Amino acid sequence: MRVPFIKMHGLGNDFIVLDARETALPAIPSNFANRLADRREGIGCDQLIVLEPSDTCDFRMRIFNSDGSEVEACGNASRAVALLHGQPAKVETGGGAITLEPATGGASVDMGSPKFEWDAIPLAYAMDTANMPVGWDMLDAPMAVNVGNPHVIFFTDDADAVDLAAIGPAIETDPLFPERINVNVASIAGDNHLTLHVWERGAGLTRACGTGACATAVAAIRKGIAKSPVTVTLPGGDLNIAWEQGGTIRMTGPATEAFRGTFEWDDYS
Ligand SMILES: N[C@@H](CCC[C@H](N)C(=O)O)C(=O)O
Repeated sequence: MRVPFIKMHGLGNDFIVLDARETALPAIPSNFANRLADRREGIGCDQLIVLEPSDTCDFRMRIFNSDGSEVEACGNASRAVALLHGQPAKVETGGGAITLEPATGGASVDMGSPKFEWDAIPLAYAMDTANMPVGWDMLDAPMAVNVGNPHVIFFTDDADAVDLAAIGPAIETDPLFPERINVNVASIAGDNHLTLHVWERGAGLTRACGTGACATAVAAIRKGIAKSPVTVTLPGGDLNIAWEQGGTIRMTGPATEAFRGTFEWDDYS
């Protein structure tokens, strides 16, 4: 069976999108996402996105990391899907309902409310998620925020100087994080402006992470080192994140369709 796909990206965080809203696909087999995501033997991507019908929202967005794991949220893919859909929509995700609003060259997305309770991150045991008494090498005293998916955030003097490829895997898989974790390293770039690098759970270093930008901006506002709206500069470019205490997070930024094609389902299942 030949299956159409759309290759998209948000600030260089790239996706294969399968649109099964009108024509159903077979169940997604295990290993399917990591085989498709392989940059030498597959199409290549950071995340596989599958759109399906929803009973509660306009449609459902499923997210698979390049290691094959199915996860709850993806900020950059939300903007890409908004561009693809072309009109406002409420979308069911594993992390809760989000609201898409396409804009010229990208989208604005209401990502829902952040969670700060230790067991909502989740962490393995109780602690203050605004000042965690833990550390790995030169990184310590992080914050943790769940924005649909779990994030730990380290503020450092120079985020560009941290070898996240070396330290990210150990933090991602530390037993403190029973569902693993996305690892964010940020520094202050100016007034309400952060520099951010992200080691993504299940995908490694990416050029941008939308939920990472949301979690880091929220953490910075909570810590009192930035005020909303916050500009977050990632290796792939800038996102604008707005959040007030008690409210939902609004993420605004670009999204791009790269190309379309088809692949043979059986070659990857
Ligand atoms: N790239 C995404 C996040 C994708 C999921 C993440 N790796 C996880 O496992 O939670 C984004 O733009 O938010």
